[in-house]
Amino acid sequence: MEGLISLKSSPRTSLSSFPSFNQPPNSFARRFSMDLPLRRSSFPAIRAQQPGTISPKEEDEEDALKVKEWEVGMFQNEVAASQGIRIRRRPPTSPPLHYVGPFEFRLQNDGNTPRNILEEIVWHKDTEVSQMKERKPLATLKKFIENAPLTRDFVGALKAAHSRTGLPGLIAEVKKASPSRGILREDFDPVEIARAYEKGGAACLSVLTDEKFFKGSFENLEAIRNAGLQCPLLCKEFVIDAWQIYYARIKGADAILLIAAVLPDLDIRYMVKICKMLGLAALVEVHDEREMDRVLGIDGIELIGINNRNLETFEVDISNTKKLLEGEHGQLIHQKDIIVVGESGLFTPDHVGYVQEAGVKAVLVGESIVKQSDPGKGITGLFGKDISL
Ligand SMILES: O=C(O)c1ccccc1NCC(=O)[C@H](O)[C@H](O)COP(=O)(O)O
Repeated sequence: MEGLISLKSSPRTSLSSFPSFNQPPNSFARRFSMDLPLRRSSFPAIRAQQPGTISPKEEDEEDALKVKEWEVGMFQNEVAASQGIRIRRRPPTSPPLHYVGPFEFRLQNDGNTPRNILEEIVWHKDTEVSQMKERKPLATLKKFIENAPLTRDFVGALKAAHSRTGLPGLIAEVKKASPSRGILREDFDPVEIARAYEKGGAACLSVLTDEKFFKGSFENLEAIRNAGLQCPLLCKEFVIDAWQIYYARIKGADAILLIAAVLPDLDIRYMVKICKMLGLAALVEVHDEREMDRVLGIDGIELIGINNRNLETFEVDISNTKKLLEGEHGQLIHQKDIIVVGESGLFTPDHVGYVQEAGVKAVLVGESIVKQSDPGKGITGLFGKDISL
């Protein structure tokens, strides 16, 4: 439990740190939870051979905490990997100086640089969120939430739009830039774009809040929320910590994105519950069959997004939506009355028709509409008809 204490002050103070301890022990967990004290005391020779590295008591304890923290981080990544999650969380530090764990393990986790863009985003988020949490601790956010206005029914708005038009309900994305496409729109006025989307028939809006990679912001979300629009708002973030859900709620979100490629099952379970508690809808995003399996095994999910974009490689293939809705997955989704959102790479009425045929009742679209001089007219172009009527 010593590790948990040290985690409280680390960038990793997220829900995800805690559930990991509740996972059934695997070989790694057993190895590390049982033999750490043994390992540290069983190599006195190594420690004694390095003059100047033998610390006084406090230094030794601090060192032990660092070792433990690093191991917990690695354990967390191992739990995630056992669920097929390739995205690693940022190691709190590189292996501590006196680390005497298995050489091959150290070697395997040596990489202190992210392996792909999604990992890079997640590692950056770790740092960003830990700084934001210091400025606004959870207890402060909870006080604000007591007085926050009620949320609006995100899922209800999508269902209503679908029944009204017979077409997938549109979540229109307020997106200035992306890692794959760069700047999408130079003259970017988030509130004007949001207004044009609502006028053009969008059921809901998605607002990117990540600054570094998407040039979005929570100020944009707040400004759109305060502009008097009706559309419920999705906070499009890379959530790695429950703190972000509370923050999004305060900034005006009605729904939030949870990405299965980043979050282990237990985190998704907890986070979905937190969303319910706060009156938010959770859009749980998957990209492959394994993620779909995992998410369908979690109770209480009302909304699943199938991303046609591989967030590690940027490859976009809209047949991914069809593939993931075939067979048992499709049946289970139907039984559970889950609304599926087709996400990314949708540019034409044919694309929308294709994913609708595959079974989606909603679509999430950014690039193709945000780039139009009138994004509202962009919606008409996307659907091949005016859906505002
Ligand atoms: O869009 C990206 O380049 C991207 C890169 C890394 C992680 C996420 C990314 N995009 C998030 C999305 O999935 C899209 O913003 C959303 O589905 C809309 O896609 P599109 O209509 O293709 O703009």
